[in-house]
Amino acid sequence: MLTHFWRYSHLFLAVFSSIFLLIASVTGIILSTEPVAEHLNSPSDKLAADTINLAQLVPHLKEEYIEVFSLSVDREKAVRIDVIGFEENKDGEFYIHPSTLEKLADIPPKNELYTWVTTLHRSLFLHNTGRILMGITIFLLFLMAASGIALVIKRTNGLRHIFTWIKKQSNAQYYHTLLGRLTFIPIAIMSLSGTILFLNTQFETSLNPEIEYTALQKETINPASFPIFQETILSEVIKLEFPFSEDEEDYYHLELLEQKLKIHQFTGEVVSEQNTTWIQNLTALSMTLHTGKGQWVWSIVLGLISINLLYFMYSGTKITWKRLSSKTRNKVGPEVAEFIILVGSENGSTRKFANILHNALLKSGKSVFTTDMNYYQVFPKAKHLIIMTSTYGDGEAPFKARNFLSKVNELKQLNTLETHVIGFGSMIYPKFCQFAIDVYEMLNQNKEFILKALPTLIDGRSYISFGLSIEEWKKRHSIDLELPNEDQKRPAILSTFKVEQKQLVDDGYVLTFTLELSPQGNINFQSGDLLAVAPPGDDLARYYSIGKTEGGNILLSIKKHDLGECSSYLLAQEVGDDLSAYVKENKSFHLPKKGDVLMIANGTGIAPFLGMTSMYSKQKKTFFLGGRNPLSFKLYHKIIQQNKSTDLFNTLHFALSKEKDNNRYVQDLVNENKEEVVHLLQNKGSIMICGSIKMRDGVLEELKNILEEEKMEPLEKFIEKGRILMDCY
Ligand SMILES: Cc1cc2nc3c(=O)[nH]c(=O)nc-3n(C[C@H](O)[C@H](O)[C@H](O)COP(=O)(O)O)c2cc1C
Repeated sequence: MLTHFWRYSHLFLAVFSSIFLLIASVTGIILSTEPVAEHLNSPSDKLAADTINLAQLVPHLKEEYIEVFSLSVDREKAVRIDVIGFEENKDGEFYIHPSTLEKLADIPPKNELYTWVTTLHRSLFLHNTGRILMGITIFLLFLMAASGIALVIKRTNGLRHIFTWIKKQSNAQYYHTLLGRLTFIPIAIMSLSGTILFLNTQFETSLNPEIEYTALQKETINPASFPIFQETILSEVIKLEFPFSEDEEDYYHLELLEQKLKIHQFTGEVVSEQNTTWIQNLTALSMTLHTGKGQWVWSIVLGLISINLLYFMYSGTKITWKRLSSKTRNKVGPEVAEFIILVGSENGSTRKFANILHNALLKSGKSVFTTDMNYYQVFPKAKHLIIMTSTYGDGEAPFKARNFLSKVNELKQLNTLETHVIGFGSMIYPKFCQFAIDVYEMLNQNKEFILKALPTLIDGRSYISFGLSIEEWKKRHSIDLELPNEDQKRPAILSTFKVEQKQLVDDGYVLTFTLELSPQGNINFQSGDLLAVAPPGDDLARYYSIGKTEGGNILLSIKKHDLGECSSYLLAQEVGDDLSAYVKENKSFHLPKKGDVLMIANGTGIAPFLGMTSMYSKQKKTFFLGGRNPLSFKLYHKIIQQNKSTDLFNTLHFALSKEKDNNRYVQDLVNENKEEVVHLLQNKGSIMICGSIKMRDGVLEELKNILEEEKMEPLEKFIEKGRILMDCY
């Protein structure tokens, strides 16, 4: 509920203030350059401001000029005077060196652009109405920052974890959160100081009373001996106005940072004093914090924050669009639908998968109803229930699925439901797809639900895994259904590949075969990319990891599945045949350019590695290969031997799982070569894993134990940093 509150407050505030915030940000960027320009234009020789006092300067000035009207020290600590001089070029207002009184520079005229932009920034040229609008906007910016940070705290499970790493789901989501955390404090300072400045324009601030002192001294003394002048160093002064005439009633008016004083021009006595109020001090501080005037480094920070605000507007719009565009349009209600899809999604990606299934079921004429898991209810006509849910926090339910388990206990369905659970999560979290597992376990104990298969757990939103899970589900229940190609929005352009070589081997357990395909045309790819193939008449593409041969061909290694339409289709290809398919870049499984690499594969997972062996020849590559028996490697024998003799496989280890005397799995190789693995990970090396999910889980378990034993960074960190790369199926 709380997450909901913060999310919608954040969104509402953003929408409400968007136009004004856009103007404020763009003008803010321009205005942030003003203090920098002032700093650059200000005379550089102004160091004496901190060491010289008024007693040293005032008599000196009086001697040097015919008439002195005022002396002021600007935010850059440069000293200006307004005088009538003996020479023409020493007349009027200009900068001086405080110790030599030498003229340093003329005062540049005020830049019209800055004046114009300042008015737009402050009041939109609408006087007080504009000031109120911009004032509200800046306060809303503070509320947005606060609600945004509350959302992050909620999602990271508390303030203590606020800086924990967040997984990159999409660029917009990732950078919105990352920059939000980094810039919260400067945004809060900028927005609160802006709000204070606005309030100051709306309410008259009363001044502290002026305290008058009775003059005691009658004797005339030289300004050089005035105690107040001796005590006041230049950098504390804002302005000193000189007496206009020799009339005793004409005083020096001295404006300091926190005081205004009137000083008797002959005796040097302070005749009245007015202290600034705390409101005035706060306003002055807010002025510096909001404008960066006199603090050019801070003004650069303010400029960057304003640029950042533009990015927040862009990324926030993108996130909201993604969330809204993934809403499902139901054609029938829950009371009549035969298929029910229940979704547990926080950021919309799981819902997208649910929509794909929803639309595919609709297309094949089924009555389907999709809703959030929290809206679980009695579905009187339902026969099939599919639950698709992500996991959040530390293995918990996404917000819109939190009430599901309790509702299942409260409600009783009229029919038993054939149920399948699909979990979406990320392997970098210790509790991978935990909520989907919890749902599965609970429903499995409830007689209202029939669960014929274990839940499918999908890592990194893999469409391939989703497609395979739905394939199996539809076969189990004989449902007629076609999922669209993954790239529905951007239809893939199919390329032609000629079959150059084909080899097959049956190791007594499975039939495996390799195909070498030559691209007919200019196609860019590298080992680790994927070749998408769909059998004729089938929209669902299956992906195969590519090995790139030295001759630039594609090497595929495929296991023949008993009911696999695509593997049967590929097996039917003969040398000389043309095959239509397309290459999909798979950056997350490209060979790292730096550091040594340990490649771990079982079965057909060897294909991409065979292509990688000849890349970056200075890199040490170690290879752990798992198969059932020696026949499992027969297909690759030639390539392995070739590479072995040229030293490309620096080290090659085999594990045979069906050997009578010495049966081992690849994960056993990891354990046996523990020292090498540790050395690799400690020395910027990477591990690449390709093959079955079961093998991957075994290897990861082994690696996790080793890292714990060695007190190294946790496994998740290595995966997060891209030092452990996986392509498993
Ligand atoms: C803060 C946070 C916590 C997460 N915790 C887990 C977790 O414990 N287990 C898991 O498998 N995935 C976890 N994930 C990954 C999400 O479940 C995964 O990215 C999923 O695809 C998001 O789906 P959605 O966009 O539908 O919400 C977490 C993601 C985030 C941002």
